[in-house]
Amino acid sequence: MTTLLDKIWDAHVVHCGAAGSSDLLYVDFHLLHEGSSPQAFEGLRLAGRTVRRPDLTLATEDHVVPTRGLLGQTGVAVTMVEALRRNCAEFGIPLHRSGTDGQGIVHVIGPELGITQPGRIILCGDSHTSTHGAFGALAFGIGTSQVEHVLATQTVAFAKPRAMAVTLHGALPAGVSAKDVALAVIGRIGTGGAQGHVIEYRGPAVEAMSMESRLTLCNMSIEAGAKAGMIAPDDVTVDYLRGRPYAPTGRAWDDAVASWKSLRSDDDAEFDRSIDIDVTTLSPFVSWGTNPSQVVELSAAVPDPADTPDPDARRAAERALTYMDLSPGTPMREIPIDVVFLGSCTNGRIEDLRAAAQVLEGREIAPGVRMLVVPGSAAVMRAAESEGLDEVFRKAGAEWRTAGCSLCVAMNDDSLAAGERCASTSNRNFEGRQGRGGRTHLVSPTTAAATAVTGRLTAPSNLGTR
Ligand SMILES: CC(C)[C@H](C(=O)O)[C@@H](O)C(=O)O
Ligand code: SF4
Repeated sequence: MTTLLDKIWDAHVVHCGAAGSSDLLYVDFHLLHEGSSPQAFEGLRLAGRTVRRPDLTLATEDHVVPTRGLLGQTGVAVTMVEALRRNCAEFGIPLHRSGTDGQGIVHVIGPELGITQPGRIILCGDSHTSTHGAFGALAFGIGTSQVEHVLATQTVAFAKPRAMAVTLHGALPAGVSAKDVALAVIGRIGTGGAQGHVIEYRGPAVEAMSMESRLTLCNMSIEAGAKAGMIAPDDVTVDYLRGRPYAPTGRAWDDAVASWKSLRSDDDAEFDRSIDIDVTTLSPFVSWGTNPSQVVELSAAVPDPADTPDPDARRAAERALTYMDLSPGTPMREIPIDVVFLGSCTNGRIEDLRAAAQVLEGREIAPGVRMLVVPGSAAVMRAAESEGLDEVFRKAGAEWRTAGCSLCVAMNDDSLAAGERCASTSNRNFEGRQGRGGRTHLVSPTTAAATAVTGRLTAPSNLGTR
């Protein structure tokens, strides 16, 4: 009768609040980055508190770090990174510094290190913490005052969200990825479609996905307004975790696997909301507007706001088209692109790089197009280099960078110039997200690669022979 959400929730309640109010939950792991933690540490210091469980806390440098060369000597980025370094040293928190082996985007290194495990509650002062739910963890983003609370107590006060099932039926057609599915789901339910809910993705298409694709899917849950996304653990999850640095070993591993296997919604579990999607008919998706629900299939044209019955949605669409400098009826495939970004916590893992490299192998990117390839972590970078993917990207004319959030968010050296148009594998296409006046089209890694080749929004199936 219970959902996966119920099971994880119930196992973590330290103090049960009154109906409708918050419960106090135990937190299994707390991740930090330089972008959202400085005030929290300041709060601790002012109150004379320490960090309750530094051993269940880990920090990394990702948002502001340069992806070309080392951190400079001055500037906002240096101030932020130095603050994190001081805070971690003072409070005894392990830190994965930029330029070291374990560094990377917080949502990429958590899984890689084996910190992200089924059944855990994992928090981070970052909205895309939903990513970690791919392992059957309950993982959500928290605000700065909650970061301080977790640091001090290893607990969080939170009102239980409702449960929503998104069931993906059928098998994904060739050339359609988890990113396309995520965009299709958000396009269907809207940016507020899952508000107040935790989405559980289930069904044959989810079971067939690799761990990396599941991470992409859960990553985007927040863009549909969900608190978190999750997927019940199975053999794919267990195989991924085996042997990772933070994964249990020996007897403890066997016990963990046995308990993970019980972590699934009961067959008769009741969800507050359910939607079903048949993925067999999906094709690559791309965003045309300034929020992640403003998407169409790449084979379609820019929609006409006049066709939108709801007046608010119509005005939003008109405004988006003005910002994006697009006219209704223009085929998406005719839209020219200046920049291509392959990376981020959505699509900066090795599987994403492999898929894009396969498209680029033996091809060159179009003259005038700038393509940045930014691995999600130092480990992804090393893996890609050992497979020769960096060479494929360089040969095609792309820039091969070091790990970080990079062009996903204009908080570092990488940004779009005003008016530049970018095909981006990241998760947000808000106004100014990639730089003031910059225009973002959200796409999958293979669409990004094919777009770099033609200089227009393109799926690999539209490319000629090499
Ligand atoms: C800077 C950070 C707090 C922010 C987030 O919460 O998600 C960022 O990662 C983002 O993707 O917009
Ligand atoms: S890669 Fe982008 S979405 Fe992910 S944590 Fe960094 S800024 Fe946020």
